[in-house]
Amino acid sequence: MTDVPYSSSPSGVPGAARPADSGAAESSPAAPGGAENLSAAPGAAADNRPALVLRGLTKGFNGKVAVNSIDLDVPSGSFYGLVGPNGAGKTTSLSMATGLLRPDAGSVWVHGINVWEHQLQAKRLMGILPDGVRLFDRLSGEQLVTYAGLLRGMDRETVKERVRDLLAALDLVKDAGTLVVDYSAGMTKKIALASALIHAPRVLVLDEPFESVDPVSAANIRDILQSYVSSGGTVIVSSHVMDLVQRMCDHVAVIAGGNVLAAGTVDEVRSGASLEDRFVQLVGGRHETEGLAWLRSS
Ligand SMILES: Nc1ncnc2c1ncn2[C@@H]1O[C@H](COP(=O)(O)OP(=O)(O)OP(=O)(O)O)[C@@H](O)[C@H]1O
Repeated sequence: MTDVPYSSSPSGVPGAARPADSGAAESSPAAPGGAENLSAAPGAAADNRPALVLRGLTKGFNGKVAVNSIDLDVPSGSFYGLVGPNGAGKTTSLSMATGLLRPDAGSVWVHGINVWEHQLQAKRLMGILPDGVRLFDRLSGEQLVTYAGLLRGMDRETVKERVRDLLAALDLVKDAGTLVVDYSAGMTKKIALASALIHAPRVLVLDEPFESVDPVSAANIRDILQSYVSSGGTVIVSSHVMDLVQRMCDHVAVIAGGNVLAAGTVDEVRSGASLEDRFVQLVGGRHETEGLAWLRSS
């Protein structure tokens, strides 16, 4: 149940200009059946389309429901946080929303394009940092990001320039020639992020982008994402760090047990409390620790 009334109006959200070279799919005619599909998308008014719309998204594993018919509207130009306890269904939801995991039921639209009916067009609009997906780790960091750009159909010269810029922005220049298999967890996260950014997508979906990343790199990544959002891009991040989400995001959804418990602007959801306190209140699960008396040294 969503306990904060949520409007898909992007009020208070940074402007509508978009990152430089993205959006080809939206300006070109939709794939066969696409026009019909676009007009059917919830909130699909031409200039006011949410960046991402989930309706009735459902997934079960081995007879157990992981995501229970969730609805979500991510306004265009928003910095949207997705928070929830371990096993809440965040990764499963984001995987379905980005075309990586087929839903049992429900639909997803990215800027009005049905992700599962028009995968190529939809994926052109998205940059994805998935959780735990294997990279081509026998490539060097530089080769991996270059490959991601070429795979997106970009010309070699642009790819070269952007790879250089991204490696510098993410402090990976000196490790550019190192094989990804030899990267640390944080370096792997950063090179995967660079691969997600290279084609300047309209929507970035990042599963735990700050996990294992050192504080300086995390601050650099935050700057990159903030400036991306202020130029009109949309970022969706999942995170367990409430303080970070409260400072960085303008919208947030709390999910637990595969359900959306609250969604809206960060101020609406936290309703005067800190996001962390509100999260604990919504999700519950705090325990007394008497049972671990043996762990105390005295
Ligand atoms: N491939 C899978 N096979 C079986 N069960 C799965 C699979 N993927 C996820 N699940 C189950 O679905 C539920 C939701 O998992 P999910 O990874 O989406 O949670 P999460 O919110 O991302 O958790 P965390 O914060 O720990 O990363 C969990 O109960 C998990 O055990």
